[in-house]
Amino acid sequence: MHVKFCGFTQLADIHTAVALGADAVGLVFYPPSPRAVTPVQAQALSAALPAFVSVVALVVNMPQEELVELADTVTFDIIQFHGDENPEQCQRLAAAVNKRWIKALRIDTEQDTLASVSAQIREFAAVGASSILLDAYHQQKYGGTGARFDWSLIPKGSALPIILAGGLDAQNVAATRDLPIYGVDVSGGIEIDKGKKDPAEMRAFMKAVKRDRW
Ligand SMILES: O=C(O)c1ccccc1N[C@@H]1O[C@H](COP(=O)(O)O)[C@@H](O)[C@H]1O
Repeated sequence: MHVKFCGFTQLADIHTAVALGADAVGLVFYPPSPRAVTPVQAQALSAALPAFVSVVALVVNMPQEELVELADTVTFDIIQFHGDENPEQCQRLAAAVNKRWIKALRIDTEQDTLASVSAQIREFAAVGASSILLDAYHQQKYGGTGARFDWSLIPKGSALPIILAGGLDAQNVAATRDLPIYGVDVSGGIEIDKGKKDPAEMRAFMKAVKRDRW
């Protein structure tokens, strides 16, 4: 089980995530988010990371010129497209900066079906996504909502490795044990305040994942 902690703004929290064995840390480049960082802040956080911990740049409908500028300023490993980007846009944007990428699909429990989720995953697999992230749909927000979707909509035999996000925390992550997923992603569930992580919650989350999945 792979673990990504997302929405960092502070160096001390990055150090804690590394010490706890997080596989990836996410930085949010979406100004309306309370967890957004500037490229200069992000580079200070990224530079503090050792080898084997990936930096994920979370973007929402970011224009290509801005993404190219971001990649010139900040050292990151992978892009997480968390907006309305379609498969061709993701492919073009990622190619412009020569990065691997994840697409976040926001699952609407009322509207989506196993077939519709699988079909979307196949479309992103066909244009080179490295993984798919499944988060809960919200009418007003792109992510970081703390909401869960119906996990029975996670397909088995997916065309891409699945990272589960949306409303996870140390108390409920054990319930993901039998799901067909490759990793978990958490932001709000390990926070004291937006963008300020809680070391005790990060530790409890990792402990729960390791206890149940290793
Ligand atoms: O964190 C944000 O503010 C955010 C803003 C816009 C798009 C995505 C965002 N966060 C990502 O949403 C999922 C779920 O977060 P949570 O655990 O439910 O708080 C996760 O990938 C966040 O990084």
